[in-house]
Amino acid sequence: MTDQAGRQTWRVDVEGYPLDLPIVPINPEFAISLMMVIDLGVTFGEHIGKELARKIAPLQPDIIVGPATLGIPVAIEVTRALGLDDYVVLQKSPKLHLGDALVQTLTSITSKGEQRILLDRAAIPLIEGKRVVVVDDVVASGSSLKGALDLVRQAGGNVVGAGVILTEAQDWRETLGADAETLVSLAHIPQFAPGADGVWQPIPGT
Ligand SMILES: O=P(O)(O)OC[C@H]1O[C@H](OP(=O)(O)OP(=O)(O)O)[C@H](O)[C@@H]1O
Repeated sequence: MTDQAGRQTWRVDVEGYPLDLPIVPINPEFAISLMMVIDLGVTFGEHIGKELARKIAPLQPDIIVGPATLGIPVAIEVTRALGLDDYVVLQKSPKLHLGDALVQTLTSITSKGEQRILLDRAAIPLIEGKRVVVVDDVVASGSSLKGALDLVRQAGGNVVGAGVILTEAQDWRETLGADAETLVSLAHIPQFAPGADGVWQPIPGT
């Protein structure tokens, strides 16, 4: 199948909500399927919030933490579905008030180069000594989620789990180590290599 831009797509069933994700080349030999959660509307947001909340509720979190950018709508929807109010965003842009923020560095699969994630010191009381679940849209290499988990622990949070809409391939298992055991997700996507006919094919084992 192709989308309106003529890109080959990959169908994934997100707990009963089918999505056709465009396959986007990273280089001529390797491609990923891309889910832009901010382009999928409020019905999808409500759906993933409810479904992740159902899996996260038994962990009895006090607070949900989400890394910018695409982890923000996930954190908001999961917080709403759990009946909580506050949530914490880990920022990526170095805003003026974040001069003395807690910091971790990371490299994600989709964004080029090294990034920093920052926790505003004013948000530490929402995390310190609290049961924390970190959520994001996708985990692939696991670098972003690991950075977020490290930052929460640096702030004194008791990480009781993590949740993503999609797991992508398997690299995140090694990166996250023991935290991979407590990760909940709604669906899985493989990564892609070109077939003989030039059509992208899922890489076996991803
Ligand atoms: O497991 P990883 O290899 O780290 O990849 C997953 C991360 O990549 C994307 O974020 P990105 O860095 O593109 O930033 P964005 O959310 O600001 O788009 C996505 O939102 C995850 O946070």
